[in-house]
Amino acid sequence: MPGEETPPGRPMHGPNLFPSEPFKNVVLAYMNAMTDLGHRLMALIAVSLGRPADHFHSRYTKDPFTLFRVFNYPPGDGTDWGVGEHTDYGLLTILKQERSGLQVKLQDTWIDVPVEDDTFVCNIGDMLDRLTDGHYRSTPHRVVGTRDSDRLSWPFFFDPGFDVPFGAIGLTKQTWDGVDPYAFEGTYGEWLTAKVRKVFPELTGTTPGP
Ligand SMILES: O=C(O)CCC(=O)C(=O)O
Ligand SMILES: [Fe+2]
Repeated sequence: MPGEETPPGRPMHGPNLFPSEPFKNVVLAYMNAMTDLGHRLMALIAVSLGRPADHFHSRYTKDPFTLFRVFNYPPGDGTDWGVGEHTDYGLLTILKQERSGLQVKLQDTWIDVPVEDDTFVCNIGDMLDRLTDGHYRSTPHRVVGTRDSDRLSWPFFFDPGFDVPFGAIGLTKQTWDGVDPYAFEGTYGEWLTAKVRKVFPELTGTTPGP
């Protein structure tokens, strides 16, 4: 949108380029519904850990950072990766998937995530793992390449506020990429930017770190 730019120091906060209506309204309504669901799931997770329902809301998700993606994986010869092994960065990923392809790693075994009507898959992110001392684990997952047709998926990321600070908690966790979410100190935005920079350097206007 002319005249609107990403505020300095706040990557991923720029204006969105929506296609024509009614797409924009549908997407915004979906994002609102997913944000409500994210708040409700976080309240249930707090209660499941013996905390008050507003435990995460009052500290981390009053103004959540949310991101919605629509992925189309084109068909290949079945040997390509859709997405390589990773864990998600924040709290919750609420995922709608059209067909199979997503796998999660349990110990050293990759398991196909079933596709069921009227359900969402919910992945736990690194920061929820950290905030629950590992009671909720951020599970490595990946997407295998499809062969005969496209695969659409709609991940909605519900994460801590961009400016929410995290202090060190004196624990460590080994991860798939060697970056330890338990040892990180800084804001959620700094954590997210560093992770995203490795995959999309052009989004953050910087070159990838080590
Ligand atoms: O497309 C999918 O099913 C999952 C995508 C994913 O893991 C991600 O966007 O973090
Ligand atoms: Fe993911």
